[in-house]
Amino acid sequence: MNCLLEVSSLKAVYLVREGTIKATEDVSFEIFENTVTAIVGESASGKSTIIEAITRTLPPNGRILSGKVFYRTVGFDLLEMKEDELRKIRWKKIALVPQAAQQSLNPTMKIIDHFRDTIEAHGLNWSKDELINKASEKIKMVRLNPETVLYAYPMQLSGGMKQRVLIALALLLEPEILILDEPTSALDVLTQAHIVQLLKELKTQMNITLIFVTHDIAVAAELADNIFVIYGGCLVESSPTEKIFKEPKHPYTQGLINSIMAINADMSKVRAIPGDPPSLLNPPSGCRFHPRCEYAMEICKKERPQLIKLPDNVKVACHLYNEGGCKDE
Ligand SMILES: Nc1ncnc2c1ncn2[C@@H]1O[C@H](COP(=O)(O)OP(=O)(O)OP(=O)(O)O)[C@@H](O)[C@H]1O
Repeated sequence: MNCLLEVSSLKAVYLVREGTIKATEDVSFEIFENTVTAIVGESASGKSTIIEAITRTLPPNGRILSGKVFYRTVGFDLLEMKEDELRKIRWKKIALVPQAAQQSLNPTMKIIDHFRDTIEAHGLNWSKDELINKASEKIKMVRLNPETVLYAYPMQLSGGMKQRVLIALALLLEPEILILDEPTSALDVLTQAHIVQLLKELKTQMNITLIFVTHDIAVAAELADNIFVIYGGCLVESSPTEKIFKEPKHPYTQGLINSIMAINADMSKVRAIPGDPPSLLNPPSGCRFHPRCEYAMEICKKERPQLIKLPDNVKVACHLYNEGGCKDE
């Protein structure tokens, strides 16, 4: 399998009056062609920051302090590219549906006008017919009826329909990579299931690589080939989906997986992770999870664990798996 995107040592922060929020610390991962990757973690763990840093769409107070995002198709580090070069890649090669993007649909514009705006923003000179044909094709792809949806205003569509429209818009220029930030949040359970089903269909029908952010590990289980677990701005585990559910390695991943057992299994086995997520303004020293970890050792307070390779394409950042660690398997 070809590696499409190689992210190494990505560090991003936000500058606020109180200091610096260390939102993403030394994050490294690879994305392989035609795979679906879920980035999971609790709220405020840094998931969106990773996506916004790699697409260079951080808000004005965000800063990328270090790292590389090597995109093999163009053979460049996206973080080094000039803004006008990057603009050629966005949407055409890498499309992003940001979190809460539904609010970005202009209430005074029909859906077809949003499609027109997108092509104009990319300097494309499509005829009216070409635009309607391509927009209709994409709207059909997301299982909506172009005859009604293209001429509707956003307020005439349900939340689930708007989310589909945003996915159709992102697909308009046939990107190689589609990134979705929380594509199912703020939707009711049934609509969430429909969006997950739609993304599954897109994965099989199109030659596309999907990356999505979710705080819901059950959604990740349903859709992803690979799961990246983020805790306190750090990537703590990356693993093929099946493997992570059978044998979660990092104590935090184990806690996350235990927390969804509540829905479908023996309640006596459910154990919430004690304590609260860390403040990223003043994160704990060493491993950011150590204050909540039942296996924490002295070294965990002092040294941040590096991501190490284990068999079966699993990677974990935990001192228990380093030499001298003693985690019972
Ligand atoms: N523009 C900003 N200015 C200051 N701090 C920010 C900004 N955006 C995010 N943060 C902070 O950075 C940290 C990581 O936020 P981020 O949105 O990346 O997390 P997340 O895991 O995507 O959370 P959620 O699931 O709630 O969207 C949090 O502490 C958050 O409060």
